Amino acid sequence: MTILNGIAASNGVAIAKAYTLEAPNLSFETKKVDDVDKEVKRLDDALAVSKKELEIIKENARRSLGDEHAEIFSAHLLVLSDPELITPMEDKIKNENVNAEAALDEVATMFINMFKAMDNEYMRERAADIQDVTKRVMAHLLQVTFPDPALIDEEVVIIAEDLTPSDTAQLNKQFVKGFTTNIGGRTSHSAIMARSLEIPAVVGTKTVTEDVKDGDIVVVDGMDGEVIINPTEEQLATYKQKQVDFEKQKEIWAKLKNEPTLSKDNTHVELVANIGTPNDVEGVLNNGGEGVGLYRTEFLYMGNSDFPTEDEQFEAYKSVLDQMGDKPVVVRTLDIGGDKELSYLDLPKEMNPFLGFRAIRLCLERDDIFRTQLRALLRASVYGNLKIMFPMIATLDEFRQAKALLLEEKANLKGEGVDVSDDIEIGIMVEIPSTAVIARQFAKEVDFFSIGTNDLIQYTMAADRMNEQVSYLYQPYHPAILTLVNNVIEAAHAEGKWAGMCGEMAGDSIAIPILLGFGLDEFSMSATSILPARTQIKDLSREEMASYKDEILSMGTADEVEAFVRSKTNQ
Ligand SMILES: C=C(OP(=O)(O)O)C(=O)O
Ligand SMILES: [Mg+2]
Repeated sequence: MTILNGIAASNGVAIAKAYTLEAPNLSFETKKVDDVDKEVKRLDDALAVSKKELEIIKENARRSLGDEHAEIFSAHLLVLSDPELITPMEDKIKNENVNAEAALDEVATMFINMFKAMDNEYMRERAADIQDVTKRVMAHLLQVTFPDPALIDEEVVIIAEDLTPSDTAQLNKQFVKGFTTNIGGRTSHSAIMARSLEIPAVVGTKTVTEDVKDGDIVVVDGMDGEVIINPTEEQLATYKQKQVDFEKQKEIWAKLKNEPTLSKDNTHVELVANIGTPNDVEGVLNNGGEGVGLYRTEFLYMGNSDFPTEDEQFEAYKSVLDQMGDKPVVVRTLDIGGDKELSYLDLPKEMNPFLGFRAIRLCLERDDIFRTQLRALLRASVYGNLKIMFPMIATLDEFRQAKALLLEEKANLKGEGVDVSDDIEIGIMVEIPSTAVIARQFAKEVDFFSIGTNDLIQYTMAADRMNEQVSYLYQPYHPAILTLVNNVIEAAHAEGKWAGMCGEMAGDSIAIPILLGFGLDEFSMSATSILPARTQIKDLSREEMASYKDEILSMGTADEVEAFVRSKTNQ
């Protein structure tokens, strides 16, 4: 038995067999073969098995994530049936007497290099597709396991160095009971996705991939951030009980599902959810969300092999608005960059991607991409209560430019006779310290603020949100963070605007009383945090919390703040 400590990333307890997600060793030797027909058959068999697998994966992705996420696998399937690619491989075996591995590798590499060199985005994507598919076929030829989270068909806990957001998107909740990784933090996007999938997760264990072997029994305690490898009978019983207790707790929370969020002294605050795809809306409604406070639209781009078209985006936005009825839906425009990459957008490697060419910076430069999204949003606006916000705004100028493009596209659509709502609020994410500092100036021009603490904390504390070695600096209750947050809320209210928060801090049980006292209007969090937060707020007095504001803001450390809040709220 071994116990590892990591960062608690998603609530719940998972107990299952380990499934290690590792890149397989695909090295091979080029060999001469005598029986070329047998070798061609070996290649064809590997292609056929790969095809079968991809069809299953595509169907799983379609069922759990929707059509747009499944499309990438259609592109992969096309590669496997393309005679222009397969025939030269077969010819190579027949004419040069080489083994299937060598023929596959040489022909695929030639096409990949050729497509990559083309000044055409579509062809460069084909290169990425061929690369992906070749690995799968090669693994079959070499008879090594190709880890496929989407193909798992027994209950497992996934063990990985890290999970990309698109790996996470492929996980099938029915079988993947939890996951644990070496790296990552509570606000890395794999952790955020784990919470929307409601899968227990512990990230940042540093060594779990070294400590666990396939088939070990692993307990993932997503509440306390512990991973227990091959637990004793006694420990197993303890964690099974913890699972049962957690389910009971959820039943108690569920009683507030259809209640408004009212503090003890009857102040209403809005508890809304963060989502990544239209499929997440079900979880929002099941967890009593009063709206969507952050729709991260980049997942629509990430699950695709090409930019989603205006119509595809329109369908996704309309679907969310339709499902939410008249409840507010805040959609954030494309926030790509940082740990969110697009395989088909060839951007230069950067030294500091989190400080680089991302989000609104990229959208203002590539206004073709941006305008397509804005048009799709505007067309969808008549189907519900849409609000639009721009990510990573650092200057007033960026906001003005983004808003001007939005208004331009609105006028264009109206000119084309398309219906567009006239009541769309336009706001910004406050996640860059410069914007938090001059929130007063911004408040005169925006309709609302949504404070993105995941980034605001990393930029204020100069501590990478993904790096567990500096996670001790990632301090939501640091007086510097609280001062910025308070500044933003006061600035909004001085201009009669509302202020929300969509960073993970909004669902944190120590932060909630502080934010309630500061006067935050809207709390946007993982859907599963909504009912615990509503339960907590019911027992808090807004007036009492407000009376502690000055004292909290004058404290010197996050620890002092935490101890103070705990003492006042019995935590
Ligand atoms: C909500 C935020 O955005 P994201 O986590 O997508 O960067 C944030 O930065 O707080
Ligand atoms: Mg952010």
